[in-house]
Amino acid sequence: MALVELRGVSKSFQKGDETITPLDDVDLSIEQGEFVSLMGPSGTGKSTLLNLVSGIDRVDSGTIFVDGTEITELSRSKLADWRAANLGYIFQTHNLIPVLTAYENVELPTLLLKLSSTERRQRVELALEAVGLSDRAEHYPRQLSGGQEQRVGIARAIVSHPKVVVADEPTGSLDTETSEQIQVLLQRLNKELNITMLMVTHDAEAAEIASRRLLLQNGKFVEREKTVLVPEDQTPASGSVATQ
Ligand SMILES: Nc1ncnc2c1ncn2[C@@H]1O[C@H](COP(=O)(O)OP(=O)(O)OP(=O)(O)O)[C@@H](O)[C@H]1O
Repeated sequence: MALVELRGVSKSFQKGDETITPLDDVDLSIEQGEFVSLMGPSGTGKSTLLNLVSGIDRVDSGTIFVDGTEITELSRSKLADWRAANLGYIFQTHNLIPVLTAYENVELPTLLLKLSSTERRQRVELALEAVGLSDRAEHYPRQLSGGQEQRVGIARAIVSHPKVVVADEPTGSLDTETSEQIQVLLQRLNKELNITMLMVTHDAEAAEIASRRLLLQNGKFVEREKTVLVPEDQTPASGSVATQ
């Protein structure tokens, strides 16, 4: 079984008299160590998918397994425990707590785990080191740049050593240069720490860093080929991109 498996998952919402079904009987498998990016028009159900995989929301029908655990079977309280130990979430805006330092923000999810104070400290230090912010541990969010804040958000997502990290538009509110730095960081965490990632993005360039690219279209997942820019002197008259 893959690390993340969705089988026949459907999810609808009621909006007045209208029923919206962003996900209609979808299947998806993500292997351990994969970095999957997901694009798709607005309102197609990308965030809904992340919320279901992370157990924040419930499926209407179908099953979701993460590392062999059928999370769609878990009670609300078991799901909260499972999430704390197995799932990291990176938000578009980092959602850091302003009155806590970078260290304390990263430490927060570990307070839900049974760890000794030494283990907890080691995990927080390692997570901050992994995102290159050891020297900013005692800074408050307002003392950090946007990119540094997002790095703290990423450290917080990986500090519990989750089975899978989901990211909802992690570069969505950053300038181009900072966005590129965050893309490089996510790619490095995936390759070097073997963290399995599922990232939703509207940014075609960010989507390219993934090892597998999906498009959510009309309620179904479509695999996308890698798009590579062709140097101008090799560009055929008909276009500037090619697939491999
Ligand atoms: N809690 C909710 N109650 C009612 N409708 C909802 C709820 N959550 C999502 N929806 C609807 O479900 C559809 C899919 O929403 P979702 O946020 O998953 O789309 P998305 O692909 O992530 O969009 P975007 O790219 O704009 O973030 C939308 O029509 C949205 O309005």
